[in-house]
Amino acid sequence: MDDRFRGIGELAEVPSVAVVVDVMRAYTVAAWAFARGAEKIVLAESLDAALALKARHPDWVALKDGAPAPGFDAVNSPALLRSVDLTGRTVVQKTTAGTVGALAVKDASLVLCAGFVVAEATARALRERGGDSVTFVVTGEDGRAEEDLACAQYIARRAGGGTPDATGGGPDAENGTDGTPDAKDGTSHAADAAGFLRRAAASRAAAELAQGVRAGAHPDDVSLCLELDRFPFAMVAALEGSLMVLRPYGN
Ligand SMILES: O=C(O)[C@H](CS(=O)(=O)O)OP(=O)(O)O
Ligand SMILES: [Mg+2]
Repeated sequence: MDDRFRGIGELAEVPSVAVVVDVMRAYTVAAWAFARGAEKIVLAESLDAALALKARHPDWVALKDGAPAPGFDAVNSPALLRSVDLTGRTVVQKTTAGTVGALAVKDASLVLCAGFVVAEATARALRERGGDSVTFVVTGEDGRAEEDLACAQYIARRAGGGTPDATGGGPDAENGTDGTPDAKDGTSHAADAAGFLRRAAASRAAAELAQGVRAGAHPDDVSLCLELDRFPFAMVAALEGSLMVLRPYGN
């Protein structure tokens, strides 16, 4: 598999298959929303677009990152969402990076949205449907967010991908690997993931969330974002009319 690792601004063309990675916290939050019963998640283009959708669908749950704001029902915190009953609800999500990344590749033939909590399910979906070339969209920090890059490299490795290309997806020094997949050697998922999770735990996003400098967060957010394979499903985003809609896949 030819794996590419790109920031949102580095996407030169619409990829055929894209995995949009946002560990902290958009796609950890999305996975928790599905775990709490949400039917679907509409990925909003802007905060105003999210509010306009909420106005048309008052029973939809409007969610944003950063501090709470008028008109929004929730914030982009997995810890705060884990106690909310979302059975049958539609969530409208707008965040700084993750939702922007999915919308940037909305015309791809397959868009998976991922974090560590759905890593193996995402790798399985790639093995089933991925094709020869996969573009991993590293949504944070212009493609340099370590938590997102580590997660993308891990998923690529579990999907049996080849050596990451030179653009940001370099060899994983933590694990001393050249990116050559060894998923087939029976390595346990936890052992295989240890170095990648350590990189994410040491990331700037993890530090800022732990220090409480980011509004709309909870002390448990970082640990929840690092729960490898917490959920058995992947998440596929696709256009439904004019809306980019995320749904669980394959559980
Ligand atoms: O909600 C998040 O964690 C971030 C925004 S910030 O880093 O907290 O300001 O957005 P995301 O799009 O989930 O990376
Ligand atoms: Mg992020």
